[in-house]
Formats: sequence, C-alpha cells, structure tokens
Amino acid sequence: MLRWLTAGESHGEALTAVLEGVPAGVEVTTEHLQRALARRRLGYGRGARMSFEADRVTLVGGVRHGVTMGSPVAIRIDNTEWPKWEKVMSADPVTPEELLVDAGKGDAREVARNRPLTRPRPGHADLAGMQKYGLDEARPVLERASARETAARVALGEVARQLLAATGIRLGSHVVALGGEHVPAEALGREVWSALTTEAGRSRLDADPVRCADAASSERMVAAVDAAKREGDTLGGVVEVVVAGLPSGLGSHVHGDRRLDAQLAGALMSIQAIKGVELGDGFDLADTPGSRAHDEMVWEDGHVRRVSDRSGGVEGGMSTGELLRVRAAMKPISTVPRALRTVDTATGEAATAHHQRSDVCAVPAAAVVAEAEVALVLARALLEKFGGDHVDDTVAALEHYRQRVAATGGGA
Ligand SMILES: Cc1cc2nc3c(=O)[nH]c(=O)nc-3n(C[C@H](O)[C@H](O)[C@H](O)COP(=O)(O)O)c2cc1C
Ligand SMILES: C=C(O[C@@H]1CC(C(=O)O)=C[C@@H](OP(=O)(O)O)[C@H]1O)C(=O)O
Repeated sequence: MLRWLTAGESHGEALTAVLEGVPAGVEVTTEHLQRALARRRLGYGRGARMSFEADRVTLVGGVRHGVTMGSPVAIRIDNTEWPKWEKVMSADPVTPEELLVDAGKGDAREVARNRPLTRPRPGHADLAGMQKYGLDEARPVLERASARETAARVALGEVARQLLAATGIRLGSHVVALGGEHVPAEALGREVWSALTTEAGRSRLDADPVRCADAASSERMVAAVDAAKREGDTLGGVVEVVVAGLPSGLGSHVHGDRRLDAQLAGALMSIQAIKGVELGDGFDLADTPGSRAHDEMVWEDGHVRRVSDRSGGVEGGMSTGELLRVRAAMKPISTVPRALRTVDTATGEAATAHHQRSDVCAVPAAAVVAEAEVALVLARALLEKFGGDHVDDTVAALEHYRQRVAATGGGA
C-alpha cells in the first residue's frame, strides 16, 4: 500500500516527506522535484516569502542513480528562512533571556518575530490550536498549520506523478475562478481539458500569471488581485485537476472508504484553506434534470464511448476510464492586511489579528498542490488494483486488464 507522511515547521530548518510503497524502477531525480516545487512557487498574488524561498531539495532515501529502489522515498526541503528563525524555532531549549536578548538587539522585524502571538487570526488555525494543545500563544500552531507544508506534498506528488507517467497517466491543473472572476464554460471542454495534461499544456499554464487556461479570464483575475492588494484584502478561488489516460475500475463501489471520489475529496479537503470539492459538474448537477446530467454511452469502433464529461470520470466510486476532473474551492487567505477583529488572549481585550506579511492570493499554487494530492490518491489506487514491486509488473498487470476490458468491449 502506498502511504505518506510529512513533518517540519514553516520556519523550521527543513520539511521532511516520506513515501512508502513506491515500486522499484520509477524514474525520479532531484531535478524532477525541483521543477515541481518551482511550479508551486509561481502565481500572481503570492507574498514576499515566495520571492526568496528557494526550496532546496535533497533526495535522502529510496532512489539510486535516478531510479526508485522499492524502499521508502525520503525527501528533505530546506527552508531558506532558517537562519532568521534559528532561535525562535530551535529544537533544543532556549532561555527566555536569549530570545529577549536577540529581540532587543534586532531590528523591529526581529522583535516582532520573537514576540508571543496572542492575537489569533479569524480563519487560521491559531485559536482552536492554542486551546486544543494548551498553548498561551499561536506560534507552535501556525508553524505547522501553514501551507509551507504543501511544498512537501508537492514533492511527494511528483514521485507519484512519475509512477503514473510510467503507466501512461497524465495530470494537469488550472485555475477556473479567482476573486469571483470565472472562466466561462464555453472556454472549457474536452479538448481544453485534455490539452492541460500534455507537457506543452502544462508549460503554457506555468507561463500564465494565474495558471488560467483562458487569456481573457486571466487578465480579469490579475486585475482582481491588484485591486485586493490595493484595498488590503485577500482572495480565494477554484482550481481544477484533470487526469487523462486512466483505466476504468480504480477505487470501488463495494465500500465507502474504497470509493475513489471519497478519497479524492478527502485528499483535496486536507489542503489548507480548501473548503469545497466537486467531481465533474458537481454542484451544478444538483440543478440539472437527470436527462441532461449524465454521460450517455454510444458504441463506437468496438468499445463504449461517452458523449459528455459531466461525471468527472468517476461513477459508483470507480474511475470510468474517461477524463477525471475534480475541483476544489479555496477560501480567501485569512491573514488579511486590513486586519480583522479578534481578542488578545493574554489580556482578554479587543484587538486586531496579528499580521506581518502574507499572500494576497495563493489559488494558482493551490492548483499545483491539488494536482499533487490527486496524483498521490491515484497512484495509491493504481497500486492497490495492479500491485507490483517493480513498475514493469504494474504496467504488465495494467496492460492485461486493459486487454480484458477491450476484448469484451468494456462489458462482461
Ligand atoms: C498555497 C497556499 C498558501 C497559503 N498562504 C497563506 C498565507 O500566506 N497566509 C495565510 O494566512 N494563509 C495562507 N494559506 C491558508 C492557510 O494555511 C489556512 O487557511 C490555515 O492553515 C487554516 O486552515 P483552514 O483554512 O483549512 O481552516 C495558504 C494556503 C495555501 C494552500
Ligand atoms: C511559505 C509558504 O507559504 C506560506 C503559507 C502561510 C500560511 O499561513 O499558510 C503563510 C505565509 O508564510 P509566512 O508567514 O512565512 O510569510 C506563506 O508564505 C509556502 O507556500 O512555501
């Protein structure tokens, strides 16, 4: 079974990620990981940190000479910020005096960095985390709640993506709404979605400031970010992940936790600030009569073909073999420059939430993170169905399955 874990704090020395259950024979290099991490740093509206965070990545286990060995893949991503945070985030004890001395000697920013965070931000993990873990300030909470951790997820997702690529499965992601600016339905469709999963399509999207497939919508989104920035506000949006080349039958109808849609929803909801998930036409289907809500089947060249893509490629908790399409809605960043009302937990007095710096909008980055989560879930489902200690075994089992399905035209 494929399983994964991440560890590490936002301003700690490094993030660590482990992926266990990867077959041998999958091509993975430091350069693959670097490229994936660079895509996550892109996106108009990100804050100061993304301009200098370098994501220095090291493969510390499971890979030899650019190929996985079947052992756990371990990845370390060093934080560029570490030298500034060595005292505040020290693993070993630091006396209050040391911190105060540091703060006293430092500039205003350094003083602010060392100060206890007792003005929790509405919308972030600060207050519930302080209460749950018995803390008198939010630092230990926000360090792990922070979406810095998504760098580790993207590195893991890249290994999963390489495994999927070896079996002919391709992924892409894009932004379909940002700050209330939506890509019109007419600008999307099967051809656009398929193109997103090709190398050329992925590069085109990486070059767009908001990772949007429609140039006119992209311009409106950029303008929305500029306006929010001017007004000291933040924005959310909707991202979509598209997958091509999947076989039918990943996941299962037989039990709730084996449903592929349930696993995808859980994985996407696990991303910081994601508050809604839909498969295919999702919420719109609730308003559509059944006669126009499903993907009708026709017989063509000896196999079943779907005439539309409304389901998002999952029926009965299983992949249908058509394009998989899943969306995730991201709420606006909660560290709002025009600070929100809160309470200082040290005094009980009314205050404004703490704010040092923040992203205005991280929707384009969230698309890349969503792609990584989908890659991990699909890689796990693929290995569950086809197994394989070497990726060639996985490919052979998949090929056998495809031939069986083709021989029967998709039926029994
Ligand atoms: C890529 C990415 C970047 C983010 N950047 C910020 C940020 O700069 N400031 C902030 O307050 N929240 C940011 N968030 C959102 C918070 O991490 C998130 O709101 C917080 O962990 C609380 O979790 P919740 O929103 O799921 O309840 C970001 C999220 C993602 C996915
Ligand atoms: C560091 C990343 O995102 C961070 C996510 C984040 C948050 O609260 O989620 C807050 C910001 O961090 P800081 O407070 O250090 O400026 C973002 O920069 C990253 O994506 O690599």
